[in-house]
Amino acid sequence: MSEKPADYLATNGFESKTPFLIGVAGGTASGKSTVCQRIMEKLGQQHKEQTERRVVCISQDSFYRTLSPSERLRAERGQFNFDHPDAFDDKKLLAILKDILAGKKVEVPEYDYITNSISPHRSHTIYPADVVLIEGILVFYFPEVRELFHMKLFVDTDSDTRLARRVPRDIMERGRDLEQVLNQYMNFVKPAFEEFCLPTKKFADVIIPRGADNLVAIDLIVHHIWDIMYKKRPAPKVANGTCNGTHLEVDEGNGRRMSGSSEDTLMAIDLIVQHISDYLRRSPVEKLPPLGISTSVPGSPQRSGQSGRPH
Ligand SMILES: Nc1ncnc2c1ncn2[C@@H]1O[C@H](COP(=O)(O)OP(=O)(O)O)[C@@H](O)[C@H]1O
Ligand SMILES: O=c1ccn([C@@H]2O[C@H](COP(=O)(O)O)[C@@H](O)[C@H]2O)c(=O)[nH]1
Repeated sequence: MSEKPADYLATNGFESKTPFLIGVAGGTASGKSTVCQRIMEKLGQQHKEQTERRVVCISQDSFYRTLSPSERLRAERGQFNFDHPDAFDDKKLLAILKDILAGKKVEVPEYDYITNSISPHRSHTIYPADVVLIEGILVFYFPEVRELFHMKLFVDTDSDTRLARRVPRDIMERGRDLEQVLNQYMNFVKPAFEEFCLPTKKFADVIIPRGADNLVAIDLIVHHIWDIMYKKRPAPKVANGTCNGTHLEVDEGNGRRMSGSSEDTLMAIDLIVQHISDYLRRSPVEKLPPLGISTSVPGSPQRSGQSGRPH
């Protein structure tokens, strides 16, 4: 494994030398990590060495703050609110994101859900990359953090589905028992979702119903990232409102719905236009069926093999 060359940022495709930062919010077990995994897979990044990755993913859970001894006791009894903004060290998250945007290599701690704390000896080195995904329940809650994102996605999965996923996950992967999971859900997770997470949906540029099942949405996003990585498009500006005010709700079943408008860059419209023009640019032989829908295009041959673009 070799370190990236010192001039990496000068050659990684950005005139601005700034990684494209994507925030991925949504309720617990909505599929945020799974959506990020799918994006990484489709871009062929999942099995690359950390030093070679052009797209990386970070979890907001790595930025839970250190608990006091009494809070730690409450956490062990399932009586600590990990879904409240106060549970996070947002200043640390902000500082790390600023370092990432400045092209620095950063260390991101690993969170241990069994001990309810940051692992003292385990962290991940995040090397400069073209695209950085940050996923977490409250990534859009803190204004200074929110303003750093070039693109904001909200994974919108209904609460029954989320609870049905959270229960087995917390029991099998996070060392909880059923009673503890349900108590924590009713006392903290559900009310905090409604008070702090759900209201941040309005900040999203793209809302993804049903998470990773929504192949159209994932493909739209992957194509956008692909263009950023390979067409050397400079990252759009943030913190000036260019990405705000436009919402796209991508729904495979019912077509695409949009609401809101912006005088500036229309992130959602840009995604769709880009996808359509990509589609139209291909020769008839290369033309693929519409994203995520595996039917043939009338009058053109069946899809055969890879076109070199992500599918
Ligand atoms: N589309 C899906 N269909 C079935 N199970 C899913 C789907 N998306 C996620 N899961 C499962 O639900 C659980 C929570 O998903 P995850 O992506 O970790 O959610 P989050 O990151 O939002 O907490 C995991 O066990 C995951 O395997
Ligand atoms: O020590 C902890 C830390 C967090 N949680 C719960 O995790 C979720 C956030 O993670 P997701 O992967 O987005 O579900 C949050 O709802 C916390 O309740 C925990 O139980 N214990």
